[in-house]
Formats: sequence, structure tokens, C-alpha cells
Amino acid sequence: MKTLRDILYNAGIRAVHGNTDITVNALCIDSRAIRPGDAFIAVKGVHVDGHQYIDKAIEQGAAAIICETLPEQLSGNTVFVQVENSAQASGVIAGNFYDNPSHKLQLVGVTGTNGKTTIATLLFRLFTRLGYHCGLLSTVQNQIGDNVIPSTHTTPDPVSLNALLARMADEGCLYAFMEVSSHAIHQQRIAGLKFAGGIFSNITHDHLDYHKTFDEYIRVKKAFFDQLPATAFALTNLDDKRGMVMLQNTKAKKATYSLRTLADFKGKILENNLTGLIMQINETEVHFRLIGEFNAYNLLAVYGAAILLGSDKAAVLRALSDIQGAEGRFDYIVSAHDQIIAIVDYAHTPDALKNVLATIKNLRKGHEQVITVVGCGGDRDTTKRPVMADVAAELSDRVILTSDNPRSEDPAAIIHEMEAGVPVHLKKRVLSITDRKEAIKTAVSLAGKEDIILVAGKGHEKYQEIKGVKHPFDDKQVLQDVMKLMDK
Ligand SMILES: CC(=O)N[C@H]1[C@@H](OP(=O)(O)OP(=O)(O)OC[C@H]2O[C@@H](n3ccc(=O)[nH]c3=O)[C@H](O)[C@@H]2O)O[C@H](CO)[C@@H](O)[C@@H]1O[C@H](C)C(=O)N[C@@H](C)C(=O)N[C@H](CCC(=O)O)C(=O)O
Ligand SMILES: Nc1ncnc2c1ncn2[C@@H]1O[C@H](COP(=O)(O)OP(=O)(O)OP(=O)(O)O)[C@@H](O)[C@H]1O
Ligand SMILES: N[C@H](CCC[C@H](N)C(=O)O)C(=O)O
Ligand SMILES: [Mg+2]
Repeated sequence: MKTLRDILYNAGIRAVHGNTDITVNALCIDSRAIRPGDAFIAVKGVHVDGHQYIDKAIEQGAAAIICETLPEQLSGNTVFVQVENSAQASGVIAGNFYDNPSHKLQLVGVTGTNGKTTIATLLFRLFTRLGYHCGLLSTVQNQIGDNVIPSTHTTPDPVSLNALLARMADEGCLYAFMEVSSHAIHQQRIAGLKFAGGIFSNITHDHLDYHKTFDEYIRVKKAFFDQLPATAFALTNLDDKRGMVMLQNTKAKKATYSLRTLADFKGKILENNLTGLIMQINETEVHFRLIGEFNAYNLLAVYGAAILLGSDKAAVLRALSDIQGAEGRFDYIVSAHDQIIAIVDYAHTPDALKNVLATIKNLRKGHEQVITVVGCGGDRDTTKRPVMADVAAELSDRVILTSDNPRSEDPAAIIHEMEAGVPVHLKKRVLSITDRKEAIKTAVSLAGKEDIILVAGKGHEKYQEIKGVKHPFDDKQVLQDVMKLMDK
């Protein structure tokens, strides 16, 4: 059991009212989940200010309140701690509460618009194969060894995050690999963590609903590298225009990877087809199971990080060569009769969609049609909608615009915004079908022998979120069922 005094270390305290020698049962950032004896941390959020719920937290039995602004009345037995910044403090306090698990692990964070899940998952699988007990925090799932724990966020809130890292440390993990989203950096979900390394994949258009401008999005991503300690490594993609910008102010040991120019970890693609990639990495030729140039970048990042963590080159390449990509990323099935290749991919940004379609173009022998089914999520960056429809229309023979996770929005209105991006001369390639299952059925019915279908945007997701309800939906399962039903 920890006392309030124990967990306040380094939290940026301005004032304390009451006795901090009380035990704290649990930490909580949400008043709705408070139980007697907990400490409530009031955080200013995107929608509301957690300070509004201090009274509610006390009513529910909070023993301590940690906040930026003290209420006018400091009630009864509750201890009040005023801090400089409660978002930052919540990370530090959560670390203290769970005995700073990030200090006991070799924790590697991956940031960038696309590729985080792939890189973190490959690292987890690689180090597991190399014989280590490892942890993973990712969009698809969290994992401690073989134990899979469902994930709610790409990067969890600081309390859940430190609780998960503590489980990893307690269960003997040596390495932990995690995705670091730009939301998490901005909301300080990673405050107080000690990283052994940071990896930058790339930065392209996404999340402008949240960050407002691309410059601000870059600034936020860079803040992750600015915070890394001198003991960590900072590994960046030299082929991304902002690759070096990320490392400008870092104290960490800088390292680079590239397919185009001289770098610490230099790769060259020798072959790229449906069976995988043959690459030369720092003079060694290796075959990988992953497909596409974008995955060559992910593999280089993984290789580089593994070497920077002290692994043996030959052992890393041997193990990496046999590893599969993350679920729902260029995940394909081939139909029994017509040999239609149906690919499910999590491309939900213009750049990801462009890369996947460019990879598909490369795989074509010549005559096959490419049919793309794609939608855009609701309550997310609206400016990517027309751009993604344009990319799909430019790089496919047929496009079916459909619904993704509409969330609180009207799916037909989202599709309408996508349609606006299709150039007039390409309109005839494009159909709109709001029902995602109908859209997939139509794609399959349009597909002839050896044609290629891409169903983009939802990857591993097993649901479709409509007005707050998650309805079961699995792109890969739907594709399989429909192809069987149509005897394709
Ligand atoms: C927009 C956004 O990022 N929101 C995140 C944020 O919540 P918020 O700022 O909206 O919270 P709020 O509703 O304003 O409330 C502020 C505070 O008051 C508290 N509160 C609120 C109501 C109440 O009755 N009592 C109470 O105590 C809340 O717990 C919170 O601490 O902080 C919460 C706790 O960490 C997150 O769960 C929440 O994620 C929401 C659910 C979300 O959908 N986030 C997405 C956009 C997201 O984070 N995505 C990224 C990456 C996406 C990618 O992979 O590219 C991710 O890392 O998952
Ligand atoms: N290095 C890369 N560069 C560009 N596109 C990529 C790269 N890696 C993967 N992609 C594309 O982006 C999609 C998402 O990949 P992944 O899930 O690894 O990214 P992510 O950064 O974790 O995404 P999210 O922000 O949703 O968590 C893939 O399905 C693929 O289409
Ligand atoms: N984690 C990302 C991925 C979105 C995937 C897409 N299916 C959508 O729902 O928009 C987000 O929350 O923006
Ligand atoms: Mg991810």
C-alpha cells in the first residue's frame, strides 16, 4: 500500500492541505469510477474540466484530490494537493503509485502517422523469438507474453498505462514496446515514463481535427524526442521530410534508417511481391514475409532498434525473416475459384492508402482490375475525406465509397464529403454504398478472375461504431463469407 506522500514525489506540488500520510487505495482520473479511499486527479480535458467533478469524487469517498485549481471550500477529511499541471502530475503520480515500472523495463516507444502498430508488434514478436519475455501496448491489442489484454486506445491513459507496465515488470518482462500516439504526447499520457528508445516512422496528413495545423502536429510528435533521456536512442526515418527535425533537440543518441540515402541502417529492396520482400540490409540479403515498400521501412526501423538495444545482427535478421505483420495490415485471402485476391488493410490516412494501392499496382501482372472499398471515420479529421477518395479513385479501377465508423455523424454525409474529392474525369469509376456489407458484396460481385479487392480503413477492428454502439463487423470475415456465397 502506498501513502499519498509516497506518490507525490516529483509531481510539481504547489500546496498541500491535510495530512499526506494516508494510504491511497487506487488512483483515478474519472470521478465515475471512484471508490472509497481512492485519490482523484482532476484533469482539464478536451470536452470538460475534471475539476467540475471534485465534489462528486468526494461524495463517492475520495480520500485525496489532486488538482490544478483548489475549490473555494476545502471539505472535511479530504486531503487536497494543488499541482502545477495535473495532466503531467497524473503520469508522474501513476508512475510512483506503481513503483515506476518503466524504470524496470527496456521501454521503446514508436511514434509517427503510420506504421506504429506494425513496428511495435514486429519488435514484440522479434524479441519474443529471441527468447525474452516481452510486453506490447498497441492499437490492436496489449500483450504480456502470451496473455492478450484488449486495448481501448493506441496509447492508454497514464494510470492504465503504468498499471499495464507494472504487470509486465512484475511478470518478468525485460522489454516493452509501445505505440505513442500524438494525442498521448499532447495529453501527457506518457509523462514520467523512462524510455530506452524512441522510433519515428513518418508524418503525413491525419488528426488535424485535434491538432488543427500540420505544424502543430509536427511540434507535438517532436516533443516525444525532446523528452527522451541521454541514455535512450532516438531512431528516425531519414526519407521522411521531417525525419531529422524530430531529432533536432533530443538528448538521446541519434540513429537513422533509410532506403534512399546513407544511414546507420540502410536498406535496399531487391524484390517486392505477394510472397514478401527481399531486401539488402547493411550488406546482408534477407527475405521477409511482409509486403510493400512501406513495410521495408517498418522492417528497417525494427532492425535498427533491435541493434541499438544490443542484439546480435545475424540472430535478429534470422528471426525477423519469419515474422508475420500485425493483424489487419495487408491481410489477404485468395478466393477458391476465381483466385481473387481480397486484401484487408488499416489504411485510414491518405498516405497509407496511397502506399497500399501503389504496392497493389506493383503486384499486378497486367490485366487485373483493382477494386477499392473505403470509408472515413466520423468524429475524426474531416479534411482527409476528399483526399482519401481522390487517392482511391486515382489508383483503382473501381471504387466503392462506404461507411467506416460513423460514430456520432451521418454516414451519408461523410460519404458526400468524400465524393467531393473525386475529380470529374474519374467520377464514373466511383460508386457510393453506405452499408459496408453491401459495399463489400458489390465489390466481390464486380470482381472477375484474379482481380484484386482492397477493403481499407478498419483492418483488425471487429466492430462498426454507430451512434455510441459497437456493432459486430469484421471486414475479413465478411469478405470470406461473401466470396463463398457467390462461389467466386
Ligand atoms: C479526444 C481525446 O483524445 N480524448 C481523450 C481524453 O478525454 P477527454 O479530454 O475528452 O476527457 P473529457 O471528457 O474532456 O474529461 C476530462 C476529464 O474529466 C474526467 N471526468 C469526466 C466526466 C465525469 O463525469 N467525470 C470525470 O472525472 C475525465 O475522466 C477526464 O479525466 O482523455 C481520456 C483519458 O485519457 C481518453 O480516454 C480520451 O480518449 C477518447 C475516448 C478518444 O477517443 N481518443 C482518441 C481520439 C485517441 O486518443 N486516439 C489516439 C490515437 C489514434 C491513432 O491511433 O491514430 C489513441 O492514443 O488512442
Ligand atoms: N511505414 C509506413 N508508411 C506508410 N504507411 C504505412 C506504414 N506502415 C503501415 N502503413 C499503412 O498504414 C496502415 C496502418 O498501419 P499501422 O497500424 O502499423 O499504423 P499506426 O501508426 O499504428 O496507425 P494508428 O495511428 O491508427 O495506430 C497500414 O494498414 C498500412 O496501410
Ligand atoms: N486510431 C485511429 C484509427 C481510425 C481508424 C478508422 N477505422 C476510424 O474509425 O476512423 C483513430 O482513432 O483516429
Ligand atoms: Mg496503431
